[in-house]
Amino acid sequence: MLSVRNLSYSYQNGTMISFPDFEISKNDRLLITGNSGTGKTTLLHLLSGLLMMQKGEIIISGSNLSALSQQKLDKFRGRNIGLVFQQPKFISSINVLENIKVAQLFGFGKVNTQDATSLLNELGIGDKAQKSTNELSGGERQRLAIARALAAKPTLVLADEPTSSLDDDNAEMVYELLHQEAVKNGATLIVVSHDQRLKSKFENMVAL
Ligand SMILES: Nc1ncnc2c1ncn2[C@@H]1O[C@H](COP(=O)(O)OP(=O)(O)OP(=O)(O)O)[C@@H](O)[C@H]1O
Repeated sequence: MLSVRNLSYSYQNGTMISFPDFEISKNDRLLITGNSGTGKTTLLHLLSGLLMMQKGEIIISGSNLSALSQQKLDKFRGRNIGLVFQQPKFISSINVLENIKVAQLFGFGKVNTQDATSLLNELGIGDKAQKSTNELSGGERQRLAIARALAAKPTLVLADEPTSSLDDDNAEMVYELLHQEAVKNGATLIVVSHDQRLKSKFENMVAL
């Protein structure tokens, strides 16, 4: 479903990072670990097309990312990839439910209120649907980030440090939700994290 070969990336200041080769099959889960500064976030941005790759090969569901223009990459990401960030940013001028609808619109060009509501319910924040995103706790924001990442039914979910800022109980719950929802939606899951608590949860690991 995803394979990475001979990948490296150079920032303009000359910092160059080389990544190990790896692959992941459909519906599998992979943890990418590494100390601070080893390139975890850079790799995630390359996999999601937020950074244009310069060298090597990234193939996702048969598409070679290096062959796509920035515009095509944006479209590809919207259709295929759900992103969960450590400190997710939402549109605070619209409510929780509308944030999910915006993600649906970006992903597949239309809104489905029933699906959006079900997703919030599954993630245990259905009662927050009409609230402003500013009124959510840290754990609730992470759950909304997962709901938003899944809103357009992506084939690949990429999560950047989704649990690092959470206490043990919330970290466990957020991870379980991420896993459960990925399985339920038939999505492949890649988590990038230095959070030691996650290591025992994954069979497949890549160390940077
Ligand atoms: N915009 C940038 N310009 C130049 N160098 C950068 C830039 N972003 C990151 N780097 C460098 O690239 C390397 C990898 O950074 P990256 O953020 O990918 O690491 P990380 O493993 O995610 O770190 P952390 O766990 O601390 O978030 C580091 O040496 C960093 O200083």
